[in-house]
Amino acid sequence: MQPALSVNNIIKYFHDPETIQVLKGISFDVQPGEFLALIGKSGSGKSTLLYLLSTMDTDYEGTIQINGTRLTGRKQNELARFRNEHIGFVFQFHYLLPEFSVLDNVMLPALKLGKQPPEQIRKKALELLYMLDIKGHEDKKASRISGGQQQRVAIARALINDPAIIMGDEPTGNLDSKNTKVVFDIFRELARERGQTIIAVTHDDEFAANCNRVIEMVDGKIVGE
Ligand SMILES: Nc1ncnc2c1ncn2[C@@H]1O[C@H](COP(=O)(O)OP(=O)(O)OP(=O)(O)O)[C@@H](O)[C@H]1O
Repeated sequence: MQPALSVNNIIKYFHDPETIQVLKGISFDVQPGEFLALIGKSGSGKSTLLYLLSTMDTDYEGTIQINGTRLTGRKQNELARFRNEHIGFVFQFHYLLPEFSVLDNVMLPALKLGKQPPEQIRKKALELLYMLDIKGHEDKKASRISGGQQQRVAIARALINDPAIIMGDEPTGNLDSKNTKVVFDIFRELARERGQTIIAVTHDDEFAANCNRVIEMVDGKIVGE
């Protein structure tokens, strides 16, 4: 089976104020449908790695492939399109557009991609919102729903283009334990039922313990699974 993600010997430096090597030769593959937690102490390089995997930062050595497509060395506009089509992002803070409706927030990435007519996108966005239990709130402004609901709307937005990979940077970091479990269960179901690949940076030991794979980083290296 072709890996959903293939990372080969990633090395990353920051040069400000002095040069530090933050990632020191990171290699691993992730298979379709895996639900992977990336753990490690503060400063170990987790967010830096996720940012590279997300294709947002292109200043590194080594190679990154997603679904067989080599992303290293591509132009920014190609990467932006690839991201929108193949990667879904869920962050600690939802970054919804507060003045836009819940439904519009979910529809926007698909409207931008422009592969389907708006009516079809609307139908799909509503299906996702219902799946994530946000029925009845779709016409409200995103700022007028609860934190747990906002995070589920952010997940719906991440799913609208059927991404092969969903990347989360502390996706439950801002949620109480009840909503953390809700979000965890959604991710697990996406991995199990739809074969979507989930990679989540987390500080939550219980969250990590329940994933089907855990990678631990120490000082820019993978030390264990
Ligand atoms: N833009 C930057 N410029 C310089 N150094 C940076 C930059 N971003 C991160 N670093 C440094 O790189 C190292 C790794 O940071 P990173 O944010 O990846 O760690 P992390 O494991 O995600 O930490 P946390 O769990 O606290 O989020 C740290 O020493 C940090 O200070």
